[in-house]
Amino acid sequence: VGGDVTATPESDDNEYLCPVTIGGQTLNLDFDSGSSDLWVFSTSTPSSEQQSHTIYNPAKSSTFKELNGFTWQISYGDGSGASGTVGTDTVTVGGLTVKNQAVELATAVSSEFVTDSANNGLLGLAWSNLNTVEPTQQQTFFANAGPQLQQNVFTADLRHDQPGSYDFGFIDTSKFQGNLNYVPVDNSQGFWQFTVDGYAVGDGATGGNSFSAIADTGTTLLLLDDNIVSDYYSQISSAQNSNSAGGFVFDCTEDVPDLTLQIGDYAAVVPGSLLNFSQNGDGTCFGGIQSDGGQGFAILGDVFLKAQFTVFDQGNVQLGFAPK
Ligand SMILES: Cc1ccc(-c2noc([C@H]3C[C@@H](O)CN3)n2)cc1F
Repeated sequence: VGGDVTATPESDDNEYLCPVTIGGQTLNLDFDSGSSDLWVFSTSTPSSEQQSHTIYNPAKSSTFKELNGFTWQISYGDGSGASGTVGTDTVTVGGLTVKNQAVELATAVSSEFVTDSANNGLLGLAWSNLNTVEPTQQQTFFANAGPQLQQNVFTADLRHDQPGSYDFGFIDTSKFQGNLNYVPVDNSQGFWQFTVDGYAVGDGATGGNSFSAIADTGTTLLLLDDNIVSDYYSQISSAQNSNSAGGFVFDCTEDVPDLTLQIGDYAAVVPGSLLNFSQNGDGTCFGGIQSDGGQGFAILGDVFLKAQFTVFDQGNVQLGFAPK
């Protein structure tokens, strides 16, 4: 048994939304391999915050069950967050069904979610030890689905300005080139965390120290240590760190170099075309590489994942990468 679901990019590839059916009601959710709560806009969300969102109404689901007294509260890397109550329902993603899945109903959401009208909640795909439900932590959709999957994996094939896909339970070899390159994962912090052994800018030599990184489908950009960020942008003559733009920008006419991340024997190339992320409207462009804010590990978000077919292997606690 498996599932294949389309991942549709919002404008500027800011996030990728996938249809999820909960108790017979379909909402578009943001699949996030950097968190472990499945939460939705619902009839419990204040009407002033519901705005033009699609909401889940548990009263209309014959399979919804309240988990009385259970609560959740989550905050995301950008400072946004949400909180609420909990129940269970039947959840289907791309034909793969999990019964009695914890579904978290938002009773409060931060302004970033209120204004992001296409996003009706998140489906967490990190490890269940990151789930925020109290008093009893809940399992993710992927953890619950694991036993019924032919292969205990999900894969991400995210694309620039076009629909991609997530597959659950199988590896579609038509979606990548060559062989998969696997790296061990340290899931002790709940992330898909692994070691990057070095980096190269453009066609320069591979160097630098090894560093920890997480594969995070819910982060838009490629967030790296400040030293690597400075080294990269030293190769773009007009690059500057702009407070008003919120990060490194450069003239849109510039030739933007590739970045290669050495992961074991695998050289993961992120093409310059993906590293010229968006236009600021004044002739400058915003870089796809930005600072990780000094948090001690790199966040390989969608800018990286658009360049690699990625296997999130729950059974063997490893990640697999291949070029597309
Ligand atoms: C409005 C909004 C804000 C944040 C996020 C968001 N989703 O995943 C993540 C990253 C950061 C880390 O927290 C886990 N993965 N951030 C999504 C939103 F739609």
